[in-house]
Amino acid sequence: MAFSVSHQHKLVKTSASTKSNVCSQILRPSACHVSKHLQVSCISENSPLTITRRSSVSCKAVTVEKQSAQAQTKQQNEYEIFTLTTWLFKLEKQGTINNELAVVISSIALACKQIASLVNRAGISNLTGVAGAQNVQGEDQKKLDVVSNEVFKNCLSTSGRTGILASEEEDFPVAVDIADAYSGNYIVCFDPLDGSSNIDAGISVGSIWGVYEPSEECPMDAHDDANKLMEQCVVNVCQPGKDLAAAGYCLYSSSTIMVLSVGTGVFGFTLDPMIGEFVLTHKDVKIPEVGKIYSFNEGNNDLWDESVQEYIKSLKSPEKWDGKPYSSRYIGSLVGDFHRTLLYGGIYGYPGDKKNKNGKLRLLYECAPMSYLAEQAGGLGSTGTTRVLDVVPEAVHQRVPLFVGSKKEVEYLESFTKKSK
Ligand SMILES: O=P(O)(O)OC[C@H]1O[C@](O)(COP(=O)(O)O)[C@@H](O)[C@@H]1O
Repeated sequence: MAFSVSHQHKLVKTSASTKSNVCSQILRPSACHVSKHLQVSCISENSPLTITRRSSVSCKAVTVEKQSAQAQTKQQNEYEIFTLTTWLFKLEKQGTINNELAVVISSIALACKQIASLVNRAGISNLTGVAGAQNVQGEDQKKLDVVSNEVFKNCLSTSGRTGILASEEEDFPVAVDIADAYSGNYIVCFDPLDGSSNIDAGISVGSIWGVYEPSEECPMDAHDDANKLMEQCVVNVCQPGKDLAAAGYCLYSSSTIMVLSVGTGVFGFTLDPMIGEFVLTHKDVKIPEVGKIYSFNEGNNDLWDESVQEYIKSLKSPEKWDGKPYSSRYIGSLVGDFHRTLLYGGIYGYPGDKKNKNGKLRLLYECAPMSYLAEQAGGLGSTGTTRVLDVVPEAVHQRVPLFVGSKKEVEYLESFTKKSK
């Protein structure tokens, strides 16, 4: 017996060949064997057609209503996007973070969006070249170093959730007007524009940041005199990386990607220029345990400690690696080199050397945030002898050697550097 559905929703007898058509129109393709045991009922012209199972036939009964609901949800899903804001809200609802931290991270995202457009248009808006001043590290500040620093400070201080800001471009930590801060008092350490030596060549650069809770040992007291206040700021800023409440970076490259962690794994959000929102693109990133890519500025090789030279030499010996030595990749921008290492595996290193025993990179706003992310992704961050996150800073702009990346690669490096100590 065969069926067809007419506009009047009543069943009429038809030829065998249309049997399957009828089924597929009404029922899902996978349930395409229909038997005479189906019951078709419809209450009125406007009510949906319902086909119910008369007995144990293989096809699942579905209501047209359900279908349209499914279609609706599918359409909704298609347009539903998971943004950084949605992610923060979800974490807040779960109690993983509090509203204050969510607001601080949102204000950092706002700063990064602004810097992304400034970097993109640097050549057009005469923002390439030097600013004509040096920062506390004795580096010639790029115009975009100065502008990015202002952007970060503005976004963070106007968030109403920060108490102290420590920047690569500021000699001393900046106390946000704590008297009027009505909640939060988070401490943010940041490198507003890392790898800025690459700016004028249009090569990838980034911003790096770490957020700390206020130190219980040294509460900030707005009534103290300026010197006392500065002391309190420095003490509050100089916290070990293991106490980070959140850390991240934003890569300004072929796309703008914000990668961060609040202690529940590493997530990446790509800026969609069409809607100006960071959209979730990298969920719970895990750094590969091994990776045959090393990222060192080998130009300094002869200045390095012998143990590091031995280590680099071992990576290049084909015999040691079944005829396939490690590949060398070095952009000269920590954010770019770290981002590749996070996704592909391998190791990034900036060792100390005969000139600078502790290398070039700053603990608070470069090494600690990157090591925090590496550990959250299953990797490691080492000074060669110590876990970076255990190092207690003695000064705001303190430098430490950095070796960060895949767990097995950093352990292999340490097998050389720990031996020589
Ligand atoms: O040119 P070098 O000595 O290899 O140093 C490059 C490293 O220095 C940095 O540019 C330091 O950062 P800044 O640009 O913030 O000073 C890193 O991004 C990069 O990995």
